[in-house]
Amino acid sequence: MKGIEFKNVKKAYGDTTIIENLNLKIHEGERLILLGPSGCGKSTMLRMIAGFEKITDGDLYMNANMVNEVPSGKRNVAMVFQNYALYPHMTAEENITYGLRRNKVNKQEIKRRLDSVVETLLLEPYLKRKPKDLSGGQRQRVALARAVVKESNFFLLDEPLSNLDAQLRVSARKELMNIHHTFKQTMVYVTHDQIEAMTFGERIALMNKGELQMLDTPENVYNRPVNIFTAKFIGSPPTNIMDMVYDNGKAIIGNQSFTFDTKWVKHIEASNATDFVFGIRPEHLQISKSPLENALKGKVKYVENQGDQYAVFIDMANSEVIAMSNSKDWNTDEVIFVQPMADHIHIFDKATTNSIGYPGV
Ligand SMILES: Nc1ncnc2c1ncn2[C@@H]1O[C@H](COP(=O)(O)OP(=O)(O)OP(=O)(O)O)[C@@H](O)[C@H]1O
Repeated sequence: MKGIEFKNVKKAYGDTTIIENLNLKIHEGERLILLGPSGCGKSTMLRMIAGFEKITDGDLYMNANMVNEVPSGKRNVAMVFQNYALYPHMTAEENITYGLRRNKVNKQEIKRRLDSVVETLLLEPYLKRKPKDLSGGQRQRVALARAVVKESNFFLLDEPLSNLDAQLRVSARKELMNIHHTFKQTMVYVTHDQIEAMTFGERIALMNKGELQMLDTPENVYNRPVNIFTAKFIGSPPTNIMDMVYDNGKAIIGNQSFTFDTKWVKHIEASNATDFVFGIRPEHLQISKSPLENALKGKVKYVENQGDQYAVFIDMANSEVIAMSNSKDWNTDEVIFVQPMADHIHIFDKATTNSIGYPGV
């Protein structure tokens, strides 16, 4: 297969295994996000693709060639790191073209590639400046340009925008989209920022402790998380998770109950699980001071301003849950009604923590 494939890949440092057995196919030309908490092995995976780290076991394929023993320089990859490490004594232009000059690419070709990337990344005004005379965002664009001019099949980015402020990040993401649109490389992008993952990824590979949790589109990762880890990692504030007992069409949560519609009843009854966990995102809990149909009762703890909305922390059925609200008018200890939106619930098997799936899917 073209693209990148990890086949039963293991990575250990001495006695410490970081990745036990990874199977992952990255399509040719896609923008894949490697997402996961700190230390889960994202950078290690990128470094294995780049050829900076040897794999301990298994096989790594790039464009259908097994590359286990292929040195980094022969893998046709370009890489951008968090600390973009420009040469301080060279101008932006010299930094961008350094690799090409070193590889004795002819002058005309260097000019063609330089002109193209300068236009895409709007670098014209800065070409004669040294890094110290550039802003962080401009330096970061120079680092991107230096990677882009390699015109590699594989473009690897390790948290390339993490040093930028929120506004610059948005514009840099747009530039990266343009680059990808123009050059259509297989792009693997490491981040632990889920907003970046949702907005930039065509697919997300979510990792935890060296294990692939879910590989899917941002929409599916958000709407149909395959397990509790995924449900909680994606989305902010995280998905509310409550133990539940299934009893004759109802979820018994603490000493309260929620009635499932028929499609969920059939689905739950068809599953092999015996103990369940009920999940619902804060944005899918409707709250009200007056009674709502099929709602649970909860007591307001406090309200947190999140900018465009308020996060309301609620004690409910022996758990703390969070609901999003447009209003801040919720008083501590006030009893309110909390209604899960029926089309947005998630049910997990408590024993395996895996989703039991979704009715009709
Ligand atoms: N050379 C090394 N020797 C021993 N352990 C290492 C080495 N390099 C990385 N590790 C360990 O491997 C694990 C995965 O590291 P990695 O850098 O891939 O994580 P990450 O997901 O990129 O984390 P972060 O988001 O914090 O950068 C970590 O526990 C780290 O301490």
